[in-house]
Amino acid sequence: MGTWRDVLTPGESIEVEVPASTGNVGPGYDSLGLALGHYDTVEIGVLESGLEFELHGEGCESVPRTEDHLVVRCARAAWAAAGLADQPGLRVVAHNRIPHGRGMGSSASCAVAGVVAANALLAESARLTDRQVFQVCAAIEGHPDNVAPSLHGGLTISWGEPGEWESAPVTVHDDVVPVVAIPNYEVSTALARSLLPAQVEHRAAAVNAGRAALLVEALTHRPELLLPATADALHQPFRAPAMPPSAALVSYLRDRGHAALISGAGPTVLALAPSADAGRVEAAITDFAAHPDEEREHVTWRVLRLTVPRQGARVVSHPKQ
Ligand SMILES: Nc1ncnc2c1ncn2[C@@H]1O[C@H](COP(=O)(O)OP(=O)(O)O)[C@@H](O)[C@H]1O
Ligand SMILES: N[C@@H](CCOP(=O)(O)O)C(=O)O
Repeated sequence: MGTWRDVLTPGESIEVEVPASTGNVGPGYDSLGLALGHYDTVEIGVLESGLEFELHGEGCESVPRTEDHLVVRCARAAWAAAGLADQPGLRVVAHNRIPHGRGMGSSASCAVAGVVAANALLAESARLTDRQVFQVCAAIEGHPDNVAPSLHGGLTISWGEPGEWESAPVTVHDDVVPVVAIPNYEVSTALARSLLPAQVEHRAAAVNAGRAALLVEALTHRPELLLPATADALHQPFRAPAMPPSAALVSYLRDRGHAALISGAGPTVLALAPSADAGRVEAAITDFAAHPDEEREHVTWRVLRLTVPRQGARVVSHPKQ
């Protein structure tokens, strides 16, 4: 390949919209993922040199405005995978709605935004395939369960290993409503992953294998099975000490018959409800929040009733000069 000017045009920009996601979905650690109808939009423009940022919304005060910005790193990773040794400058305009460090896949959505937009800016002959896009995004994230639904929408079942990830998208039953309770504290995914033991008991593995299989049936055909199908013994119990208020809310909701779980690596709590029950889930969260114990007297919850979008990342504006 020659220089970046052969495949990119200074002044061109493109905007993408990417849904949030919930990883694991209870028993499907690092495998199952569900798209959530809550979106970031990111526009990337090609500059002759340098970096420009216009950042709005969640995290915009704390993310770096340097080459370390996740969108910049991901765009560069996509262009490197496409064979560009030298690279242009970048302008990033982001409207972030997905909260950071809460288990709603903000880093995966950001990776998908950067890779999809950077790829769409390339001349057609240089573009990565969909499979390559997935590999680049999953390599940045380290696990595939969030990037797969952010790319494809719906429920995704992912497997494989670094560089060879696979993912099967599955259509979710229309009557599954995700209700999230987002607390006002963060837990980084890196910290939550460090809490997991190297080995687990055979019984825990057996519980999760059975429930993960059941969960696919519950999410696609029989939502009435969501409560038993979302049980988990592989990650939530080990991470609970990092998020006691969230663990308490999961138990509170499950004791009342709602299919609640820790979203991704937490600390957001996700309940998957039939539409007729969504109001009861919201009322139960309000009731829980109204009676805090000492441990959670400073914790507040933002409650959102979302959808499971069938579409993942999409280009919302085409290259413009
Ligand atoms: N839109 C974004 N722009 C820049 N950086 C982001 C964005 N979204 C996420 N990040 C980075 O990812 C981190 C959160 O990732 P992580 O700990 O995996 O939590 P989450 O569960 O939200 O994905 C943020 O602290 C930030 O460094
Ligand atoms: N499988 C991952 C999911 C992390 O999701 P996030 O939204 O918290 O980044 C894990 O459980 O570590």
